[in-house]
Amino acid sequence: MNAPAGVKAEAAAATDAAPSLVISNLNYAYPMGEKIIKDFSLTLPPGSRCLLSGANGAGKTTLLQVLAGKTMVPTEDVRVIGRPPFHDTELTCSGDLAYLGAQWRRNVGSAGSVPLAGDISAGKMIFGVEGIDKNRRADLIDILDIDVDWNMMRVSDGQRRRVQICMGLLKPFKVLLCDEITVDLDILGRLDLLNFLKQECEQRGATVVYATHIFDGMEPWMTHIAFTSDGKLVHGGKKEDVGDLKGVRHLLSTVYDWLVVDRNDRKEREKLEKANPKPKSSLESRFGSRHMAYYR
Ligand SMILES: Nc1ncnc2c1ncn2[C@@H]1O[C@H](COP(=O)(O)OP(=O)(O)OP(=O)(O)O)[C@@H](O)[C@H]1O
Repeated sequence: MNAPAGVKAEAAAATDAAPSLVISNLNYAYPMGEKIIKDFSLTLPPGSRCLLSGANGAGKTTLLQVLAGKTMVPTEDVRVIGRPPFHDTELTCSGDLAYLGAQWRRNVGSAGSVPLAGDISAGKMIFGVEGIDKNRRADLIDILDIDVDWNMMRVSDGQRRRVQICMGLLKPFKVLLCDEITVDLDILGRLDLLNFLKQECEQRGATVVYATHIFDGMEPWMTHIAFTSDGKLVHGGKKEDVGDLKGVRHLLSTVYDWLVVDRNDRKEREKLEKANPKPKSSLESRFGSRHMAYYR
C-alpha cells in the first residue's frame, strides 16, 4: 500500500530532522572479556531502514543489545531520538524504542514477562495489552495472519513467532531494533511484515535496524546498510553512497565478497594469535580458562 502524498511529504521532512539514532565511536566488551564492538559510528535519520549484516560472531546481536539499552555504555556513545537508552528508561517503557531480539523470541513479549507457550489463546494475549490503538492492532493481526483462537500451547514455531512479533509491534515505536525475527516465518509472512515496517518508516518517520542473514526482499526494502566485521563497521551508510552496492552488483553478491574478505582477515588474525598467545590474566591462570567462562 502506498502512502498518500501528504504523508510522504511529512516523512520526507522528517529525514531533515534530527537523527533518530546516533552511535559515536562506540566500544563495548562483555565483563572480563575482550572488546566486541570497536570504535563503531553510525547515524540514521528518521524514516531509514538499515540492514545490519556481518558474519556469525561479528557483533550484531551485541550491538543491538547495547542500542536497546540492555547494557550500560557512556551516555554520549549511543543516542536514540536524542536520549541515552540505558540511562533513560522511559525510552523503552513508552515503547518509543522497541527491541525484538533473540532473548525476547524465547519467552517474553513486549507486555512484560509473558509466557508464550501457556494454555492461553493468542487473542487473550494480544488484547491483554492495554492502551493500544484498535486499528493498529487489527492491522497487525491481519498482516501477521493470526487466528485469535490459536491456543499458544498448540501452535507451531512460526505461529508463535507471529504472535510474539504482533505483541512487540503493538505500540507505535520510533526506533525498532530487530534481531533475526523472521527466521520461522513463511515467505508471505516475512514479506508482509517487511512491507508493514516500510510503511511505518515512510508514514510515521520511524527507524528500523534489522539484523538478518536472509536477504530475500531486503534489497528494495533497505535505505541504509551497516556491515560489521570483527566488531567494526567496515561498510556503512546510505545504500546509494556505498560504492560496492552501486551499478549492477546485487546485495547478495556484494555482501558475499565482503564476507570472504572478513573470513580471510579472521583466519589471518587467528594464525597470528596462535603464534603469539596472549598472557593469561591472573584469575584465568588461577581457575583455568574453562571455569572463567562463567565470568565472561
Ligand atoms: N554474553 C556474552 N559474554 C561474552 N561474550 C559474548 C557474549 N555474547 C556474545 N559474545 C561474543 O561476542 C561476539 C559477538 O557475538 P554476537 O552474538 O554479537 O555476534 P552476531 O554477529 O550477532 O552473530 P550471529 O550472526 O551468529 O548471531 C562473539 O565472539 C561471541 O562469542
